[in-house]
Amino acid sequence: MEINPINITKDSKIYIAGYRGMVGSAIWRALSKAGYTNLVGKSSKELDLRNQQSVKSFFAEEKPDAVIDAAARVGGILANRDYPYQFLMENLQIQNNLIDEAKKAGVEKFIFLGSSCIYPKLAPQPLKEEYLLTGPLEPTNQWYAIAKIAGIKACESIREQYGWDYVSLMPTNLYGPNDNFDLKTSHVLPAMIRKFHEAKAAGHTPVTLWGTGSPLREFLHVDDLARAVVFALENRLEDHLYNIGTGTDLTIKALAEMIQDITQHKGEILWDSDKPDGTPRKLLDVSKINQQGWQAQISLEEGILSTYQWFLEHIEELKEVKL
Ligand SMILES: NC(=O)C1=CN([C@@H]2O[C@H](COP(=O)(O)OP(=O)(O)OC[C@H]3O[C@@H](n4cnc5c(N)ncnc54)[C@H](OP(=O)(O)O)[C@@H]3O)[C@@H](O)[C@H]2O)C=CC1
Ligand SMILES: C[C@H]1O[C@H](OP(=O)(O)OP(=O)(O)OC[C@H]2O[C@@H](n3cnc4c(=O)[nH]c(N)nc43)[C@H](O)[C@@H]2O)[C@@H](O)[C@@H](O)C1=O
Repeated sequence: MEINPINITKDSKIYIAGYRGMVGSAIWRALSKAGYTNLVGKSSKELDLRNQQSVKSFFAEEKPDAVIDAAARVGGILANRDYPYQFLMENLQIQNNLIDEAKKAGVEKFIFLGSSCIYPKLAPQPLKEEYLLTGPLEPTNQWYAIAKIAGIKACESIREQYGWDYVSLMPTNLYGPNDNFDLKTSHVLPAMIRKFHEAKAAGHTPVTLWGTGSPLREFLHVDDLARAVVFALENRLEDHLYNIGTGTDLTIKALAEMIQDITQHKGEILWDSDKPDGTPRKLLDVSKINQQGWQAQISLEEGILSTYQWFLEHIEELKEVKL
């Protein structure tokens, strides 16, 4: 289907759903830096995206030229495992309201954010976009993954049927400023920064990490992802689905040693094998987006160093995700 050209200019009205989150705030920063002057954001208190009527009224009032969906119920492996209802239902409600009301309001440019967990648990590595729906999902985050897959298909249906530029970006594990450092609900990288930092401050006490340390994960700095979103906003990508990552991964154990070194913690690392490892590996094949013209730029070492610096500067006001 030929995709209609959408002319996005610097004064186009761009709605960033979830603009206060780690990803949404990075996208807001990147768009502001690129000279966009008409950005719209609403907190979840101002606009609960689970409420279809509120979302309908928002679109009737704001009439954005483009929507970037960075709003979701997000969390690490334990939060996903322990709150299946919230991770499935809230994410379905949020994205379905945004996608459906944007379509009804005639918004012809929509960027949906999924995640690398949409791919089958044991798919060949690195993961290509065409491996979607070719096998069973990882049990711990199947709820979130099913919601994300539904979002991908909703955007694809509008692209196919109406020729509108609805595109889905699948980022790998993200980290950076404004991340969630709450130890119960966070992802591994911010959890390690906080655990090693606090253990060092307590006299280099042992740090207990989850699982065996043997799974492999890929990590992309959120500012690199934000550049990919701006790229997708300003270009009409050929396809509806793109992996966004660095194309390299490391073991959780190697990540721990890297963060232990950066935080200068000198104590022991203990592994709690009662906690789940999750997917053994989910390395993304990023050749499709690379061919379109986007490439990750921030190295893991440099990204962790700057994120640790941000953590130290914001340690008092760290946000906690209440589920
Ligand atoms: N973090 C990661 O490793 C990865 C994240 N992603 C995706 O990126 C996107 C953002 O993730 P991230 O920034 O990490 O998450 P955060 O938790 O940092 O931000 C999520 C945002 O969603 C908003 N939100 C949640 N529920 C509602 C609601 N009911 N109504 C309105 N707004 C709501 C929150 O708004 P408020 O702050 O106002 O409450 C918050 O700003 C998600 O789609 C996620 O799936 C994809 C891959 C990896
Ligand atoms: C982005 C991605 O993120 C999630 O999937 P995940 O990558 O498995 O999540 P994670 O970052 O929490 O764990 C990665 C690995 O790290 C190990 N690990 C060690 N010690 C800690 C620790 O202290 N905290 C956490 N959270 N993990 C730890 C942990 O046991 C696991 O082996 C889902 O949201 C999924 O839906 C998704 O989209």
